[in-house]
Amino acid sequence: MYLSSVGYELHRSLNEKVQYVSNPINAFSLLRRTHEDLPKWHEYFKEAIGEGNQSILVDLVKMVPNDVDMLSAMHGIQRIEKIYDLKIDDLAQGVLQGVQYNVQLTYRDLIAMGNSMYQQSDYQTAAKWYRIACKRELENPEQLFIQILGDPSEHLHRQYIKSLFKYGSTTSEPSKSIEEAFIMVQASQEELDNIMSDLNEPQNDVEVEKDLYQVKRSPSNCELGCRGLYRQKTNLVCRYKSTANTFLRLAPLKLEEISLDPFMAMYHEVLYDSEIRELKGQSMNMVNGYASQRNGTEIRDTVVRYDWWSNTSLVRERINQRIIDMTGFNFLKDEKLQIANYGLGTYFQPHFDYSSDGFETPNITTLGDRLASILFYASEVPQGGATVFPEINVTVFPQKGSMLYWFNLHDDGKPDIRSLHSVCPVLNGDRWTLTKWVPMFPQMFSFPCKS
Ligand SMILES: O=C(O)CCC(=O)C(=O)O
Ligand SMILES: [Fe+2]
Repeated sequence: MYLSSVGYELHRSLNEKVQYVSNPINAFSLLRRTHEDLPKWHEYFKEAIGEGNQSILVDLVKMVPNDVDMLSAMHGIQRIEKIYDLKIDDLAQGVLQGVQYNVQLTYRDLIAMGNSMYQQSDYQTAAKWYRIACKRELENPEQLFIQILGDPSEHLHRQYIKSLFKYGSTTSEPSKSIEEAFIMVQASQEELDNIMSDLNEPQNDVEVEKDLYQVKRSPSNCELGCRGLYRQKTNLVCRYKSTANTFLRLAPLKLEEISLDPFMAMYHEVLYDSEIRELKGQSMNMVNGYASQRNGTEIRDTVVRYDWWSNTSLVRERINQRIIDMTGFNFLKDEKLQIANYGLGTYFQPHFDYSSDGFETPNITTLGDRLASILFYASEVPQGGATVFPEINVTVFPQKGSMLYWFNLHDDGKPDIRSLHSVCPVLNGDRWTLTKWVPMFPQMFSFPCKS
């Protein structure tokens, strides 16, 4: 009954499971349920039927996502809401950029998001989440689960009122509203119910909604890129590339120009499904990559999961050889590649791939800095997940099997700041990539300085 109340079907194939968690609403809801609700169900059953009779649940409870996982998921939802400018009402109903999915966030999911925003002192956004939770409460009081999961209703009402006042105090007279808020949230249950029924009056609710959504932040250039709002470049062509070497003469490749200055291009249909299956098979020990890697003190948002494909394999060597044939770059064909996977709301903040950006220290003493980056898209991403170059207003949406490459350095080896790039959060999908960085020194003779 519980699972059907949250729309969960038990019997799914692996593909269906991946598809299920590719939707951020499902992924978040599942994570929150297992983090917050499952231990409560465990307690309930322990009392009702005794611990010995529920070994499956005991094992499950040991594996529930921890606080950090929960925080990452909340940040993921927060990020997609902000970067894609999604209306929280839509997000709660399962609408992502105009696409309606057959899922919605639950009452308790909405409260968890409100609480998270409140803790971050973003009272405007907190009030938006709480407002929708209050509406949901009126539609579906969830009486059935209150005994087991607790009744958050009073907490929700007090938090909603506090957020509204605290937000109000930032837009109008500061101190008065805050004092009023504190008096109101300490009100008796009866007074609280009166305030709530006032707030829930349709005409008042419309006013509140207008108020909450009236102040908007202007989007950063990167955010515009993520939303696909840069002006299309018009002087670019798609062509078959067949002249550079014997390989290309025999097997011309579809090349799409992405930018002429600096030069960036994308090859299509150059990574095959069988290779993608193999690369996913190599990704059993993925580790978290974090935002703000250089600052150990702040909360480290998980941005990506990655692993190095370092096992020698025929497929890896074939891909390495293909890169050499396609690009003319020089490197050893048995070099490792990086496999990355971006799930719920994960992203990569704007950065440069060259070493002075300091994200990672490539082996620059022997091989030189990262001259170019080669990125294979190993999955379709139905929504979001673009690679954005905000300095040159270029957005590239992933296309499964395609390879994008760009230069990070000028001909003379100096950093080219136009190579600044970021990965937009995945809105809906499971984003896989395979990356190779091209070191500079081995290219000395194939890519000599022009001057
Ligand atoms: O996945 C992408 O689109 C880019 C990844 C990236 O920038 C990196 O790994 O350095
Ligand atoms: Fe990068």
